[in-house]
Amino acid sequence: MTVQVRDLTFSYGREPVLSGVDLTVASGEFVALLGVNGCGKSTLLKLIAGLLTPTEGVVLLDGIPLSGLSRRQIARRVAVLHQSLPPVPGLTVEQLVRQGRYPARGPLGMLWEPDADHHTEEALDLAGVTHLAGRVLDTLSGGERQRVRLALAVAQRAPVLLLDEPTAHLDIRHQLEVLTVVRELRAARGLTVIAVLHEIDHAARFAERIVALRGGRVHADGPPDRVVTPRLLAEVFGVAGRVVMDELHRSPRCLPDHPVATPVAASGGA
Ligand SMILES: Nc1ncnc2c1ncn2[C@@H]1O[C@H](COP(=O)(O)OP(=O)(O)OP(=O)(O)O)[C@@H](O)[C@H]1O
Repeated sequence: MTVQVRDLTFSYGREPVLSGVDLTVASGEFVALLGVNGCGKSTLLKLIAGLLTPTEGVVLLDGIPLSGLSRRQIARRVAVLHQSLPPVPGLTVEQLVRQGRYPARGPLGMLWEPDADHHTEEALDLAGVTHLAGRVLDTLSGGERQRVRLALAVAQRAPVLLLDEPTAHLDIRHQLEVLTVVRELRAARGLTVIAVLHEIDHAARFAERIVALRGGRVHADGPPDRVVTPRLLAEVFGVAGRVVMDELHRSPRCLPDHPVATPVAASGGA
């Protein structure tokens, strides 16, 4: 499913967080969104998921504006891995992940779904949390909760997968596992993936395209070996550093050195 963002502007208050953002992500593409804290990455994902309404501009899924789709229709098309889990006391991992199937069921979620067990088990397995199925959410570690968030998003089986910092709280092994699962899912199911990542090396290795935001706009957009440069480190992150090629994975790797300037977090000073 193709995601198109056209001339998108959004403000929470007076100052726009995003202004005039244009972005087209083709069906089956894996795009990493980069940028400094507070530059609007999560906001952009929320706008694509229809959780926020643009001040100006439009988001289209396969050419259909989000405004023409119901909440359930959007949820069948777009799954989101959020930065947090819903605070429902006493809820177990399995109960939560089963809820990921909600958009696939009938009106009010009342209709029986024959494959619900299979899809729930598959999502738990893919995210590596089958052993946590009976655990209550509040008792999980940060990394365990993170993988449950992935299971919840995967269970939805939507053609567009939006991931907001999917590797936060994870040790290095689990970071690689999660990104590998996402890459494999994308290949197996033809998913369109947009992931906010802070680890530039991971973005360069796992995504086929990098979009860097700065000042509320798209500052750089292209394949990792073209976008990840010392100039990007300086202009987007305010860091002096080198970039070398990892020949094994054929992807650029950053060697950040020191801060050089304060990068621009929101619009108005780009
Ligand atoms: N609900 C809200 N109300 C008001 N301002 C908000 C709200 N949510 C986010 N903001 C502000 O909008 C800006 C963009 O926030 P956003 O969460 O999209 O940034 P981000 O790039 O995802 O940041 P991070 O890398 O720190 O997660 C920030 O300045 C933030 O403080």
